[in-house]
Amino acid sequence: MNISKRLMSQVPHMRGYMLGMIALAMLAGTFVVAQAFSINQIITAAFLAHQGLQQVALLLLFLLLVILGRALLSWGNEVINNRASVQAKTYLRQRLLGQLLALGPAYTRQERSGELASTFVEGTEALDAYFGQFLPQIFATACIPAIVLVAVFATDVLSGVALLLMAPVLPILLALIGKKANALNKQQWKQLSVLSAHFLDIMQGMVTLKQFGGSHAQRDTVKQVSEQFRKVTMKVLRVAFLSAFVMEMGATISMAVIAVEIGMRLLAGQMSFATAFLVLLLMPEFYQPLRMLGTRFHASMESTAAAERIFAILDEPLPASSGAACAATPALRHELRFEDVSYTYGSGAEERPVLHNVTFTLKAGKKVALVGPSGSGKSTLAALLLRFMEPTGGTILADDVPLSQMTAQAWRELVSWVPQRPYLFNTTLAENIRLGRPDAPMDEVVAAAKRARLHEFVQSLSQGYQTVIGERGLSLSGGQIQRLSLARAFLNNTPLLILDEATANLDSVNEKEVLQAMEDLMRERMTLIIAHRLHTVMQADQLVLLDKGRVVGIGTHEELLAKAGLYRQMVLAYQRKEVA
Ligand SMILES: Nc1ncnc2c1ncn2[C@@H]1O[C@H](COP(=O)(O)OP(=O)(O)OP(=O)(O)O)[C@@H](O)[C@H]1O
Repeated sequence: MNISKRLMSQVPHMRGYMLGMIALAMLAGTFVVAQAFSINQIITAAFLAHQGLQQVALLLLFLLLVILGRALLSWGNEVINNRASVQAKTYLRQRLLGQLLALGPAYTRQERSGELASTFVEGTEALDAYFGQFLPQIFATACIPAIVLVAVFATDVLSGVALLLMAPVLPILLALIGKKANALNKQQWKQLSVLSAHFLDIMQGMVTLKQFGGSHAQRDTVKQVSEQFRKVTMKVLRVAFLSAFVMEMGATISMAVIAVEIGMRLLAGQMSFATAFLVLLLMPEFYQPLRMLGTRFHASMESTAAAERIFAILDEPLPASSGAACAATPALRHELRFEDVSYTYGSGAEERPVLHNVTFTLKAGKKVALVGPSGSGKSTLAALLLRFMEPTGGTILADDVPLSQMTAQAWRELVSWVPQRPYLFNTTLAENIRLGRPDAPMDEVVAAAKRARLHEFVQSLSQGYQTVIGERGLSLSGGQIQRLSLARAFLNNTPLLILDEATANLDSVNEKEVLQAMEDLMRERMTLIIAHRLHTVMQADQLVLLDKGRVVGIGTHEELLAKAGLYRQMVLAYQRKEVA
């Protein structure tokens, strides 16, 4: 569907706003004609009929009322246009956020966050020009010239015919320039997104850039991207100025042609002054909305380019996990089974199989650790378990029910995930712990923090649990972040726990505390440990050894040491690294 049609048809209540815009445009047309008629009457009465102020007083009062009416209409227009615009922006922003959340990390990881952020913030903001300016102008252009034309026909048929013949000139010129402008605006929008994405990359990778002295190269890249953006912006402006020039010329020439025709007939005595004057008064009002449409059309081009990107995201198919076929109520009391689970990233030429027929079982109260060399597919398996994506082959079953039969959201209520790098939000410590259970009472938050060995630290802060974490607030150490993440898991209290190498990069004091808290958390739960290092997994009940996406061994640490060469090599390499 065409972008403009989608914008108009998909935003709720837009029909009401559009009807309002049409009603105001019709009223505006009527007022324009009334104003021209009263000015004409006043001028002919005062200058041709030599009437005094008293005789034209009523006409002057009428003119004043019409001018007041036009001012009121313009205020009404502003109100409706702004409301329509705010409604559209809010609605599309909410839908975009909902869609991105539904698509999940599997989608957002493939996209550049800066580009998504600029679509979300600037892209939706750019719709202002469409809903607040272009859309009402379309209605004004459809209604006002039509009403003026009727008035001109009623006054003088010949001038009406001339106006009618000249009328299509401006829309045709606009359509001709519009195509070029559209392509350029798309380019401009793309460049702006690339610029935002680069900037965010630099902000996020600041430490790495400084460390490796790469900031100069990045500065040059941003300079290049900015230069490309400048060039395309200049092109857009050139087309917009050219368009304004052509439209002005078109309008002026059209008006001049009709004015000459009127002048000739006036000289030849075929037309009265009053009629000629009225037509001349009405003519600019006929062209004004058309000229305005040209200007607003260019302003709205950025909106349609941004809308195209917004709709492309909204059209992304959602993972099957949100479908209506997912009616089963998730439960996990006995076991979680991976049956021949396979996963392939990408499709077609980009296809990348990373998991092949993975089969193993996780029993209640047991700890299973996934081990394997880097890139063997451990994190992919965890992502499947978290339902960020669905297996391309095989099934994951919870108590014999395939996960695909339950919604991802309902399933995730049974899972706590302690990731490698937990994300903290720019809010209070309490809110950060409450992430999984926003309604949890404070005493449960405190109990969870105590079990995660975080409470003492929180108490040492002057504002305790109300301390704001984030940009200008408190910053936490790696160990404290890990413990906060464990506190979230304690509070969630789910039957399944996924630990993604929670002790990476910690000093020994912090690591000991984190390990103790983790031990507590794992007790009486089903735990899947994604082990990128080895000493955290030796106590696991069972180890699943992955190599290039295949299970190549299952057993305890001792059993795998005895029978799996790959595992032995990994342990030796790990021990050598620890000693060094
Ligand atoms: N979004 C993606 N698109 C394409 N390939 C991917 C994607 N994510 C991971 N891969 C590839 O899948 C394979 C398995 O990656 P995965 O992150 O699951 O391994 P891992 O065992 O967790 O590794 P590590 O221990 O180093 O974190 C790797 O070859 C990786 O390059």
